[in-house]
Amino acid sequence: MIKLPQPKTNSRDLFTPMLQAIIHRLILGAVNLNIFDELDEPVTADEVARKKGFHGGNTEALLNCLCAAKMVTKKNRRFQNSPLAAEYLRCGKETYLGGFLQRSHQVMLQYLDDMEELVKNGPASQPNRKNFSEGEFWADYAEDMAAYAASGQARLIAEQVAGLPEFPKMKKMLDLGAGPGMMALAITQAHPDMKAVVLDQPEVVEVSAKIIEKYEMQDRVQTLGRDYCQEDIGEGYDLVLASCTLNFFRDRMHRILGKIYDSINPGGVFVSFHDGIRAEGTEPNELIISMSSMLFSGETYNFREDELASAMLEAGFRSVRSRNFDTPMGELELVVARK
Ligand SMILES: C[S@@+](CC[C@H](N)C(=O)[O-])C[C@H]1O[C@@H](n2cnc3c(N)ncnc32)[C@H](O)[C@@H]1O
Repeated sequence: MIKLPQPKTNSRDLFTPMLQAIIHRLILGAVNLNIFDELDEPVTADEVARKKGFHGGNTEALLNCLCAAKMVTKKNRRFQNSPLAAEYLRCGKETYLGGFLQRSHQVMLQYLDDMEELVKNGPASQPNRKNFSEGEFWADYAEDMAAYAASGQARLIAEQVAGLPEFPKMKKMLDLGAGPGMMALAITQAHPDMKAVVLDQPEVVEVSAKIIEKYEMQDRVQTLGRDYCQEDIGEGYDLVLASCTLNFFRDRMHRILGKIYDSINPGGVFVSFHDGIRAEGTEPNELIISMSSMLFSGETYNFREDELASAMLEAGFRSVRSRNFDTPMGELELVVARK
């Protein structure tokens, strides 16, 4: 008799990721079909299919799968959004993440179909690089970034900033590469009278201005349409915040940090939140996995551990502290530099 093998590890760990990939695809399909917009109240699959002009049997199949994935509930043949779907997948909600998921899918999975070729042969000699300085690209993205920030990120960042000992005495802040400006909004809302400048490219701040108006914060938050690599960024700030933006300009950090340093009042603070790769390129897990497609393409826009902190010290900041910080999409590095 030859004994059957006795595995020491659990093969379930190979199948769970496959199921997660399928769940992601089901959610994305339902977002693309605007299914969650039909499920505010309990409805049958037939009612959804009739209203949308879809195939009845397959609409029910999708809804059953979404129920198994805990995105919807089912009772007496009627389906309804789960609390998670009602909060984040219902179009029109401030926290609607459908658009953000669609874009993230596009960016994060874009080169994975060619992965084997890319590993064998390396990136294309002339990669089809996105120019991350393109104002139009970011302006188009701004509403989706605002929804992601509104779904938790802005509050998390504001809590970190409000915890700084200097916070109560701050009067004026700059949100550099602010996108929709949600971080500046959350931070000024956490302070009784701080004023904020939301700086981004001219096309982007057109969107930010509308968002600032929506939250009725025009008296304390103003926009500045500038290219921070080329143009003046203002002065007299007690706080400069850069969230997920400086990583696109690793090749010219010295100049940009010099400009930021000059714009800050003595005793002021510069805070950066960004992706920071560590552990020899293997951590943080979520970042490395979500960026894998970009890594194969040869496009990397991530700081290495302590890269920015060292550059800040070189730029003249007197003390620099960095730590890791958890967000819904994984860990970010938070660096606080004092002038
Ligand atoms: C990933 S988004 C981050 C937005 C926002 N800070 C956040 O955390 O949600 C990067 C932002 O940097 C802005 N940006 C990139 N290059 C810029 C430049 N040279 N001048 C001004 N803004 C720039 C982009 O327009 C975009 O809005």
